[in-house]
Amino acid sequence: MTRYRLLSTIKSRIIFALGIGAVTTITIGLFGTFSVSRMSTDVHGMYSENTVQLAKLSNVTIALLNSRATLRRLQATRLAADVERFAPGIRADLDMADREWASYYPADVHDGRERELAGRLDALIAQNRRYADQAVAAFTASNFDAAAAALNGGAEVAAALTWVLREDVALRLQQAKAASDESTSTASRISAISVVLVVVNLLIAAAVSVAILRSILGPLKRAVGMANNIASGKLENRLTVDSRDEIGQLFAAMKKMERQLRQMIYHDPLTSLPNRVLFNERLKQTVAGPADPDALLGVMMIDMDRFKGVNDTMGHAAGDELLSEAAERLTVCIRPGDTVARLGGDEFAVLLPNVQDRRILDDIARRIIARFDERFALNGREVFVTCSIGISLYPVDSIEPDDLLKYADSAMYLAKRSGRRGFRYYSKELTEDAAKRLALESELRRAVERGELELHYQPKVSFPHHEVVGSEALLRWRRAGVGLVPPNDFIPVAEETGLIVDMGNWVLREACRAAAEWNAGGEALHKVSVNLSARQFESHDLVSVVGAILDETGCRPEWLELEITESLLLEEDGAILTTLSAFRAMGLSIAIDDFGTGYSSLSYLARFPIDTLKIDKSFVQKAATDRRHAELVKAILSIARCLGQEVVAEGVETAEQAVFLRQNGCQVAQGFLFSRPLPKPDMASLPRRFAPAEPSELASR
Ligand SMILES: Nc1nc2c(ncn2[C@@H]2O[C@@H]3COP(=O)(O)O[C@H]4[C@@H](O)[C@H](n5cnc6c(=O)[nH]c(N)nc65)O[C@@H]4COP(=O)(O)O[C@H]3[C@H]2O)c(=O)[nH]1
Repeated sequence: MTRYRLLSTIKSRIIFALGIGAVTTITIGLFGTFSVSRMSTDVHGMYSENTVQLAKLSNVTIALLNSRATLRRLQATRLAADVERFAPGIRADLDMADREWASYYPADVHDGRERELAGRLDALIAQNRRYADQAVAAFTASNFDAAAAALNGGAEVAAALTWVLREDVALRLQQAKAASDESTSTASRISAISVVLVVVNLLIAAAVSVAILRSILGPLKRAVGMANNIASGKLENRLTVDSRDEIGQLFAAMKKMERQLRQMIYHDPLTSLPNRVLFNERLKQTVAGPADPDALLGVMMIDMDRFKGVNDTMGHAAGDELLSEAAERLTVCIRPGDTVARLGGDEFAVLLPNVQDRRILDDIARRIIARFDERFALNGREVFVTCSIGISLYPVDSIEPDDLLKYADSAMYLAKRSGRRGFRYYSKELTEDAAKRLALESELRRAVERGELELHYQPKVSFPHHEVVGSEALLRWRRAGVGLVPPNDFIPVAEETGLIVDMGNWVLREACRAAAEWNAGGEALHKVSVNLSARQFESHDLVSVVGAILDETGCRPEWLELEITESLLLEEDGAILTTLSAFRAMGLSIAIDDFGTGYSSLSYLARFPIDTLKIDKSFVQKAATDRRHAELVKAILSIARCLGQEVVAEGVETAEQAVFLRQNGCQVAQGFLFSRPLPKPDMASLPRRFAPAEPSELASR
């Protein structure tokens, strides 16, 4: 721990290594300097001990020799003048010999041998001095015999002195050699220690370098491994780096990057829910994992009804808000351990493992639907968006994850087709249906090019004289090998796939051509009505497309009526109002189809530019026999009258129904009582006015 705190960065470790290098180098340097200085002190000592002492000894010797030589000269000349002249010199030599000896003697006595030689020399020098002093005194007194005797005594002392001096010099030389040998061996020791120190220094430097390299390279290798794993898409790495140094920081950053990448790859950025990739992985893991044999696994597909409308009309920001809110609502409906994912667009999925009872799934699905029933507040506006749910079960429907998803999707489409805002379970028949729908879809795509579409027209007659005032264009598909397919069998598929937009344009063009043809005579007006699908309103150029078709076919706007469904007006959406207002401004009339079957709010009748209400055939057909329905039809007629709208009764099959409608102020009727939808050529043979029909005539029409 301490090590990590002290050497927690690469920088500090390198500084530490350099510090160790510097300390060891300085140590070696100091050691060398100290050793050299010690050696120089030793050499200096040797010099002072031996050389200087020898010089003193030689000075003593020279002084003694000088004094003796001068004394001998005095003895040879025996002149008083010489005695007077040389006696001070002799004394001076002797004094100098004493001085030199005095400085020699105490300075350097090491051992017994030296002491012995020094003692002998000291005694001999003193003796010599005494003889020399006696001789000088004898010469001064001109007592030459006494002088000779003193000289002779001195000669013996000088001889002995010479021997002792030789011995002392030899001893000194021996000591000098020993000191020199000592210095040489010290130098060798220093050099050996220096070598050892250098080696130790190198070993320490190597050990520190290896430790530092290992502390860098190990984590660095793991960091590189981590980077490579991330680069190859492996985002569940167990590699770790504990250090807090620069590599540790790099590793921590890569871990963070890995987490963020995982978030990006496995989660939807808008809702933060798991995305399709993660959902599929979890589904596969759950299916592959140990399973409770009594438990089911549920897969739910959830699609928001009318999401596209919100997105297109209120903008993508509102669409995003809706999706985020939907994600939150879904999340609170599930159990802990379930997974909600956004698969894309408005498509959500829920993975529900360990379902002991199917009723649990029913409850969750109901809870989700109820949650979606609550209003969504987007940009300060209230929006109602329901949802449709499809459910598949493991292992009942399949044990394959892909199938489970596909089946839940099919069930979800079934829920949509069954009126939306509900849930459906997958069943085998759905797969067959789906296969049929797929075949239908691919054939339908080619139906327009192959010219397999036909328009039939069902006449509308006015009360009371049953004059033909217009017709409704109804699409048919003459499918190869099948025959005439009614629109209810293929229009839902065309709407789901978006094919309805091209088909609708084809219908508009054909209907406009027919209207232009039938109104060419200019006698009585024949208004052709065309059904428009909600999907056609989603394309933003609908108004210009209709305008272009009118121009192209020569159809005047007053010859065309556009039929829309009530549900389109429930969108509460400015774009629909704008489009309808544009149609109104062009001179087209707008009719509400299947009026009464939609939702209860009637306020749209005042808000939208509506010319005609088409009472749904279910009301019309029951009105003649059921009092309540009769009252409803009367109420609709009354509302339309108040709002200045025309009413067309659909599905009139009996004379009683026609009479009831006429008596209650309905202006126009349409139904098998007068005519079934007819191919265009047959329209030419229609009578201008239908005779009031008797019920018995119905079968023949
Ligand atoms: N039982 C009974 N039925 C009667 C009677 N009189 C008319 N009908 C049928 O009622 C439907 C009236 O059309 P719709 O309500 O607009 O309902 C239409 C309309 O919603 C849709 N549709 C038809 N053609 C087109 C089209 O070109 N575009 C779009 N978007 N939808 C179309 O398909 C629906 C069904 O069309 P069809 O099968 O042609 O069915 C027609 C017509 O044949 C009657 O007396 N008794």
